[in-house]
Amino acid sequence: MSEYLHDANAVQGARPESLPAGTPPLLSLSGIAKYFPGVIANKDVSIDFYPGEIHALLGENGAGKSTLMNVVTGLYQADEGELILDGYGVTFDGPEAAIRAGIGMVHQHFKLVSRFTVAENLALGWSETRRWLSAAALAERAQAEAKRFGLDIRPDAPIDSLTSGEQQRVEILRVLSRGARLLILDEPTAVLSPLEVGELYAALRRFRDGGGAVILISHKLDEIMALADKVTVLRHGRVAGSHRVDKTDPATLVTEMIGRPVEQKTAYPRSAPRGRADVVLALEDVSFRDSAGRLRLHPLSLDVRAGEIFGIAGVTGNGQSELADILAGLSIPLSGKVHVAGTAMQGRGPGEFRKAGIGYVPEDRLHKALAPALGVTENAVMRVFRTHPVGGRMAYHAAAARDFTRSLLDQARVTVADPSTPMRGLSGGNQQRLVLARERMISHLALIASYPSRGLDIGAISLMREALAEIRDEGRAVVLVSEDLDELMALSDRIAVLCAGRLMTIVDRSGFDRATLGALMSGRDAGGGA
Ligand SMILES: Nc1ncnc2c1ncn2[C@@H]1O[C@H](COP(=O)(O)OP(=O)(O)OP(=O)(O)O)[C@@H](O)[C@H]1O
Repeated sequence: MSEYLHDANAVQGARPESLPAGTPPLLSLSGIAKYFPGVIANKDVSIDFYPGEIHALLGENGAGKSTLMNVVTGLYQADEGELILDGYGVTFDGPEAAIRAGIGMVHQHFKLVSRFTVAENLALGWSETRRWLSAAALAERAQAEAKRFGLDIRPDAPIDSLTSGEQQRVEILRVLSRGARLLILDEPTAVLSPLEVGELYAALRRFRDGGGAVILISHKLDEIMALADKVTVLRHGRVAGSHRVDKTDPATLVTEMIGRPVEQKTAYPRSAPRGRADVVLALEDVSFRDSAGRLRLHPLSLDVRAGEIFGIAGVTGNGQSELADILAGLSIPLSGKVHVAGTAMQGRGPGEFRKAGIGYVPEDRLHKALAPALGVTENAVMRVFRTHPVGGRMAYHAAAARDFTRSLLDQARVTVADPSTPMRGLSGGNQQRLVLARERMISHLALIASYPSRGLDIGAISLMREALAEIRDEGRAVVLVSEDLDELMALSDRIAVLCAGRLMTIVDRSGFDRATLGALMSGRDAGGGA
């Protein structure tokens, strides 16, 4: 165990070196506790957040990071402890009170109105916006705010025409222009292209250097090491350690977070030679248009074979999710044919795809794979409730459903005190773990997994990757959609690259090359041409 663990209390409460002596914390949490029925989400949490500092929060799925931020942003009231802002004890009776006090949060799911323009969305946050302001005046004000914070935006563009990175910039700008001094970001780089990641880092550093405080929730150790000044690790709801980033290292943080080191594999060799390679999924000239009439997929053909991991690479929002929805029967193509194990699937819905043995972990798990208001049990059995032993013969067997749920929770390594708890009471990462375990169970032919690492802690990512390799070794297929080239190259047998809804190429493992794949993802060929 590292010396830094013993050092934790010494760093806790220490001032960052760049601040003038005597600078008080902007926000101090003192002995915060938050309980849910049967769950200690936070206990004895004391952390100081200073101006001019990026402070990362790290912890396993369910460690209590989101709950703590919900307390800080006034969504929950702490059951014990105190929030001290600028030296004074405060209570926030709701998120508006926290915003008025200068605390703003950028969520993973942006809270923007998709049909409104950027300027209109920004204006929604300005309390003094007058009703009669013209579009031109709103755009002018938006541009002025963008300039003030050094964030590049297009005031007249509707939100739904923007990339995830552009939407995030609008969200950050909205929070900053409402006067935030403490900016909280929840896994902000999960949906960004490498270029956008660089721009976000620059914006956050600028905000910090101007005296702002940032809390960064992230599972990515590289990101924390590159961007943060301090890091606090939460474990089972409590502070396990707090460090200056330049005085710690990733291995120490992982051990502190999980209680043991986690091996980061860069390759997943087959346990046995590849057997028969029947085509399990085939697309023939498939295209797709969204509800707003935009062509999201240009006609493309591909096949996925048994015993392979077929990677799909691309910057988020280039047609991958649409393609995955089609492969799982959730969306109907505009043109072309879909075959599952040689059977044409025209006119068949997701239930038929499931019966054929296709499991699906969609990008938006909470809304496409789960019923958030229903219990954990209902969600666990959702895909098997008509099959023995849970269902069948027009009956639902509650005891069998409970047993099934228990075994699924064990496999997913999720602890739930009461399985009748609504699904939305599970942490984001634990929801993801449950969907993965459930879909794996029904994937007799193939599992389609969209961004399966998103939201998972480092230990869960390693288990998830092992699980995908096992599915492949058992002779089933995996379609792995990811923007992480390291993940794709470590696991895939072939990689297809999508850019602007076009299939750029399909490369075999022997031809994997980071630079070439990266160039194709951004619409250039290997030689740099457009
Ligand atoms: N509304 C709620 N009702 C019941 N339990 C809850 C609720 N919100 C959170 N919890 C529980 O509190 C614990 C902490 O969850 P939290 O979402 O804060 O974890 P997290 O660290 O943000 O995890 P992740 O990395 O998966 O997002 C978990 O056991 C979770 O199930």
